[in-house]
Amino acid sequence: MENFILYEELGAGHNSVVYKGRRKGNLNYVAIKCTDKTKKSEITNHVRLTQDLDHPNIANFYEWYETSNHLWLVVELCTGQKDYKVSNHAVSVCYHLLTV
Ligand SMILES: Nc1ncnc2c1ncn2[C@@H]1O[C@H](COP(=O)(O)OP(=O)(O)OP(=O)(O)O)[C@@H](O)[C@H]1O
Repeated sequence: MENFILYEELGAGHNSVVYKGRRKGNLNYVAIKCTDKTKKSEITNHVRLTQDLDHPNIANFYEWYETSNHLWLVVELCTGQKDYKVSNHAVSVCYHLLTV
């Protein structure tokens, strides 16, 4: 994660905090989701679902990192609350369909 600069917090979920961020040397902003490592299986499922998806309503997955206590997921920054909600809902629906 030393290659990234973290800016303000964008929001927090049940097990995570999401920051606006940027890779050093790159002008594009991303969203960086920091989750406790105990949630590794949920995060792994999220990555499996989204890493090959290319859909206008789903935030693109870029990469992920592991530090001693946390997992860091780098994804497309959604510019409005509405965009994020649509994206997150779409992933939840996919997850539900694949796990029933
Ligand atoms: N890609 C993104 N772009 C912009 N804002 C985001 C992005 N991802 C998350 N956020 C912001 O961070 C907040 C928390 O996101 P998170 O995905 O952790 O929420 P959650 O799905 O409700 O929580 P959890 O997955 O822990 O149950 C969101 O409500 C949103 O405001």
